[in-house]
Amino acid sequence: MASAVPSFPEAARVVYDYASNLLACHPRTERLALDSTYGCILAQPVRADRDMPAFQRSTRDGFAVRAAEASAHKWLQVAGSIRAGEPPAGPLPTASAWEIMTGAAVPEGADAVAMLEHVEQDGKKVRLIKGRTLDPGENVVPAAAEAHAGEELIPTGTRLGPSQIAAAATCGYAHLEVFVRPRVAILTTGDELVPVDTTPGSSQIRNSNASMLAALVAQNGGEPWILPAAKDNTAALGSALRKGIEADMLLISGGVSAGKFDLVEPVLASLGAHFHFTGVRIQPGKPLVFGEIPRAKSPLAFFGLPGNPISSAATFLLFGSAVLRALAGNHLLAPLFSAAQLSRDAKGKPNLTRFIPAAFKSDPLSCHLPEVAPVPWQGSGDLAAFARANCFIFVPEGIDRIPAGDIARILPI
Ligand SMILES: Nc1nc2c(c(=O)[nH]1)N[C@H]1C(S)=C(S)[C@@H](COP(=O)(O)OP(=O)(O)OC[C@H]3O[C@@H](n4cnc5c(N)ncnc54)[C@H](O)[C@@H]3O)O[C@H]1N2
Ligand code: MOO
Repeated sequence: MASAVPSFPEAARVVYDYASNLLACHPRTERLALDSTYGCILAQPVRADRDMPAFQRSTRDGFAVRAAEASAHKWLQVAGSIRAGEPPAGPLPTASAWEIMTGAAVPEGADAVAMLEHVEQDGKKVRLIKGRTLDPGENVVPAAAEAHAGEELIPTGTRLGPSQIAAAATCGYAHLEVFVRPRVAILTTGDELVPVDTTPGSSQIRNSNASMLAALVAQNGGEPWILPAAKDNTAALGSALRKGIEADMLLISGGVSAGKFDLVEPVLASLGAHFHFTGVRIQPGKPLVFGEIPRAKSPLAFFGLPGNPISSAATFLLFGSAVLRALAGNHLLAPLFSAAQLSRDAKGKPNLTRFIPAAFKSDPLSCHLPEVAPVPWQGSGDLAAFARANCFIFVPEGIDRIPAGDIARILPI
């Protein structure tokens, strides 16, 4: 690795290329009941089991007609009635209409559906009201217009959200083959750390990174494996790291900056680690370390995340999450940035790309972009500020300030 500290885009390229290569090594799969697959990554394509729709479907309650006849505003005889779920009716006689419900099969011979609200009725006759005309195809979805039988609807490697689960359900997939979640070891380091359920001494702190990173791992499709926190000495770190080597990925928090107890890098090096980079020109998160440890099976990717909680979260979201998603079989590797309008200035820093903790909110009654403002903070250890944040504002290197009113890119947390 060259000694120059890479910029954000340079480091991101290294990580995303690494992650893309990992996608080729297929993780293990398991078969799950459809209703247990939310958030899982598909390990098989989902295909339409029949034409979608399988029949010409009405999208409105009303009357199936011939558009040309209806548009002439003649009275049409109601020839029958069809509800959703009933077998296709028809054919539609000339100068006739067929009462139809939303989701029912349009009778053969009809080419449009007049909405109930757009017709006048006189006993068994209906007529399109004045000023209304109908085009062929209106309010009708032709058979197979959505997909043909056998067509791939969802590719392997897609994260299953509500819309994908609905599509799988409609195609009859009661079970799905999904990738087994990768196990991510989380090793926090620091003599000052005590467990969450204990009272810290006057200069101690509770270990918040373990819980935070576990949540981030779960959010990104991994199974967190929290190791006991390690003390800042070579022996303790070495034995903790040797435990973590069994995992599919390793996150270490703390001990990566310049202090004399920042021993993570030398201990990793003693295990034969190869470092892709040992710092990135970002703030927070500059001391981030990324590398791999050789193993008999496949190398173990690791991130040495800076101990400050906001730095740990930012670097995991920006870099670690891409490697985790690749290990999980998820084809969407890079984090999904969004956009929002700044309600306050966002300040840059010389020679660094900044990710400023911020809160974005949107007014459901407005059609404007969400508004975003940095949260006031005392630096990357300020968990009180972080609790008020739900995103990071992205200020690229070389930009001194993004003024209030401008659109900024944000990374939701
Ligand atoms: N002389 C320099 N000092 C520092 C530099 C530098 O370049 N030169 N970089 C600073 C930056 S930026 C960061 S970020 C931190 C990163 O430090 P480490 O990764 O070595 O982390 P620690 O020193 O162990 O801890 C930093 C900070 O975070 C707290 N911490 C650590 N682990 C946890 C945890 N599990 N839960 C909650 N909080 C944790 C720790 O108590 C420290 O306050 O270094 C700067 N210094
Ligand atoms: O840049 Mo460090 O990651 O702020 O505290």
